[in-house]
Amino acid sequence: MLDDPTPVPHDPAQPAAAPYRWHEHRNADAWTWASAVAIAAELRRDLARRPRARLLLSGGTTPAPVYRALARAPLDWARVDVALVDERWLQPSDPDSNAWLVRSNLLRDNAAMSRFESLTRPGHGMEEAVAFANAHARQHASAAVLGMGEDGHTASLFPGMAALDRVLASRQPYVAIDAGGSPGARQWSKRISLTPAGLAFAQSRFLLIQGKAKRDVFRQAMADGDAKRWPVLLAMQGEVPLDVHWCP
Ligand SMILES: O=C(O)[C@H](O)[C@@H](O)[C@H](O)[C@H](O)COP(=O)(O)O
Repeated sequence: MLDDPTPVPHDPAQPAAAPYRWHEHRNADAWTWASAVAIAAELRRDLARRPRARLLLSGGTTPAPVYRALARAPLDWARVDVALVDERWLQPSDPDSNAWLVRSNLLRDNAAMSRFESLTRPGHGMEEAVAFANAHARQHASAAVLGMGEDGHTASLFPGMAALDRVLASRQPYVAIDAGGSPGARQWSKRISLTPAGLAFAQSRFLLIQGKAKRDVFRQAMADGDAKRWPVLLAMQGEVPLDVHWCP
């Protein structure tokens, strides 16, 4: 089950001293288990030296199998806080919310013992929700798990989004997002997202992507280098290299 991932970095497009490590897996099963093992290793490392570990998770359609595999990892989950990288402006009871995805796929098996912080809750308006998130966010996070859209967005940071400059310059870990007009946000234009400042609290970062189209987008982003056009590049700012797990 949770054996060694031994990921093989072999992306010919990767420059020396790259701000990311490319882990290529032969199929979705290998990708799932290797990603889960790598994330569990970060949690285990923190649990050995800190009273609690903290895990930040994304939504989307891609990461569910990884969350289900991770939920089976033999960790002291009672000492793990699970929070979200971003959330659509939906209540946790909505099946389209990222909270729902995390509850259904991670908060089960061994990980049922963890403590979950949702970004939205009944009776809280957007400002209150963001303030609440920021009150909890200024602390070390063991790992942040990110996804990427084919438009190059990550978290809820969309290319061409109205207030992108303000969001990128924010010193707050979380901000309210209005992504109206960004097709990648689909019908959920109101969101809450981690900012680059918030991501800086994460000691490790994982980007979980599948398929040739996303690999090409990632390469295009790296070649272009404009983080406003390709917000996924924001995951590579600072000292921490981004671990990219990819499979066809
Ligand atoms: O709530 C969200 O929409 C996300 O957290 C978002 O950043 C997601 O990770 C990407 O959109 C990739 O989504 P897919 O895995 O569905 O391609």
